[in-house]
Amino acid sequence: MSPLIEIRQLAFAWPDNLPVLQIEHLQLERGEHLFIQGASGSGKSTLLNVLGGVLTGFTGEVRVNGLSLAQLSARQRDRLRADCMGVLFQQFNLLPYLSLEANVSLPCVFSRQRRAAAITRSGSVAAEAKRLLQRLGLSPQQYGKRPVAQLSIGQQQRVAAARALIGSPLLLIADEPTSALDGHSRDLFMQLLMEELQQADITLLLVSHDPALARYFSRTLKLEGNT
Ligand SMILES: Nc1ncnc2c1ncn2[C@@H]1O[C@H](COP(=O)(O)OP(=O)(O)OP(=O)(O)O)[C@@H](O)[C@H]1O
Repeated sequence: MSPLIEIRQLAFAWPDNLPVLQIEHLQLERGEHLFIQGASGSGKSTLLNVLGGVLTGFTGEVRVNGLSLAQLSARQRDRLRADCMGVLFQQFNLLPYLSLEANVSLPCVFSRQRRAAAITRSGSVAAEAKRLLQRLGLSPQQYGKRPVAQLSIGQQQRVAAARALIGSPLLLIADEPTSALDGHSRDLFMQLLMEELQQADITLLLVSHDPALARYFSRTLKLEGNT
């Protein structure tokens, strides 16, 4: 089986600039968790955007689940992202006019593969959305009728995490997912996230400035940028 992520001689530069990202070799197997650190501007978000298939124009080889990103069309990259990747960002991007459950279920609207995985796990997409919300500490009975805008930041973050995890994507890409949480909520959130990732064998790439998160990871990548 090919590694989930394989990078060789990767370099990315914005036009007329020095490379902001250079990685000679990086390999991650299915289920591995990588903590990505580095000063502001060192290329952390750039790396996530390259791996997410959002940013093209790099040199070198980047493979996700055996597929070479440079050889995929924009449409194929969109499909790979919808089927195989959950994303969790600092801004949660929840849709305020949808219920919690509908927000969590969204990836299953765009991916047949994730819809099938959710149904296999819980019998229906709605049941899997409820299971994940409950797992992350949100009871649909308690919060189900409340518009997402009325949830606390920590609660919104957990809805966003449930949405990223539904349909067991192969890869979770997380950019500063705990920056809005206090220390206690951060630790609770990380423990729940890690348990769910382990159960579904999901690979994690997580960027954060918070060194306290390092203890949840066995591997760390430190980016240096072009300094
Ligand atoms: N659209 C763009 N055009 C030109 N340069 C850019 C663009 N986006 C980012 N950069 C530059 O690329 C470099 C890397 O940016 P990136 O966002 O990857 O850093 P980062 O490590 O994620 O930073 P932070 O921790 O502050 O979020 C920075 O020097 C940034 O100014």
